[in-house]
Amino acid sequence: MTEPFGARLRRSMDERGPLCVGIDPHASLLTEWGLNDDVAGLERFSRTVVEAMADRVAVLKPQSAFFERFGSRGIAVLEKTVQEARAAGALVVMDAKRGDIGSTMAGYAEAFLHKDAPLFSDALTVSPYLGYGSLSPAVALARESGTGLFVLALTSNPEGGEVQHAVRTDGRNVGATILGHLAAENEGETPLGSFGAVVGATLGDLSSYELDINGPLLAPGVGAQGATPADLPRVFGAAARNVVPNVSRGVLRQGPDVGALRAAAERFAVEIGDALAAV
Ligand SMILES: O=C(O)c1cc(=O)[nH]c(=O)n1[C@@H]1O[C@H](COP(=O)(O)O)[C@@H](O)[C@H]1O
Repeated sequence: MTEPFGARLRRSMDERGPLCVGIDPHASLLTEWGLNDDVAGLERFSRTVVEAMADRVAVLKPQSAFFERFGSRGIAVLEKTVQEARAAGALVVMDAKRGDIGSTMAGYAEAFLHKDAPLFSDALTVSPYLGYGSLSPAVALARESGTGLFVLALTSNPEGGEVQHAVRTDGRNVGATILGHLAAENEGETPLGSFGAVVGATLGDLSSYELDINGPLLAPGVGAQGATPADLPRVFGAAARNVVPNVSRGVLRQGPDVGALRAAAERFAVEIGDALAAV
């Protein structure tokens, strides 16, 4: 049986540090790198990030939208990117933020989490806003295939609060409810459950939330969105030991030179390590 995602992630974080670098081929970044905004540019960009990062960071997170933009040829590049990154030792979190009614969610889960799928990834970002229970086919397949999910709980963007901070009739807000579902999913798992939450590093003090879900916390927002590694202990408290901070543009803007990309990731990794040492 495949080792569960949570166990594989814990080991990789311990060996390589917790940094996740995003593969976000924005049109503007392709231009900054001197590439054309076309499939060849997309391929060169993604290859370069994989070459620079996959043998050293714990997690790479390709942002599907920037590949889908080019249709089937973009998806072909995404397939290769995922496969090459995994072959070089990184765990791949596919950032496709899928969410649908249960019967269709099963299809999305097959597309990314079935071991024979061309886009098979170690984990997938999903949206619980059709109801957490709508994700159950993805939870079931992830358990079977040793993969994981990152469920949007408290997102890094300022608009997220209108949904996620909404208070339910039981007095709990929506984001806290999602965290509660994930804690239940991960109960008893060692060393770490496979069902993570997305919690923005930009959100300030989250001490009113139960962030200890016995699963990973993907924390986007470091770098371009204004959060810094030094914010992590303040935002996450003791749960910071399970945080996987994501940096996309903050690293990618240093390309296309492989050495410069590595140096930028290393700077973030060192700052993150220093910030989390005290937790
Ligand atoms: O699920 C995500 O990864 C995600 C959730 C969230 O709340 N906020 C967020 O920024 N992200 C993603 O994380 C990446 C952040 O990129 P940068 O702002 O360039 O570092 C993008 O790919 C976003 O889509």
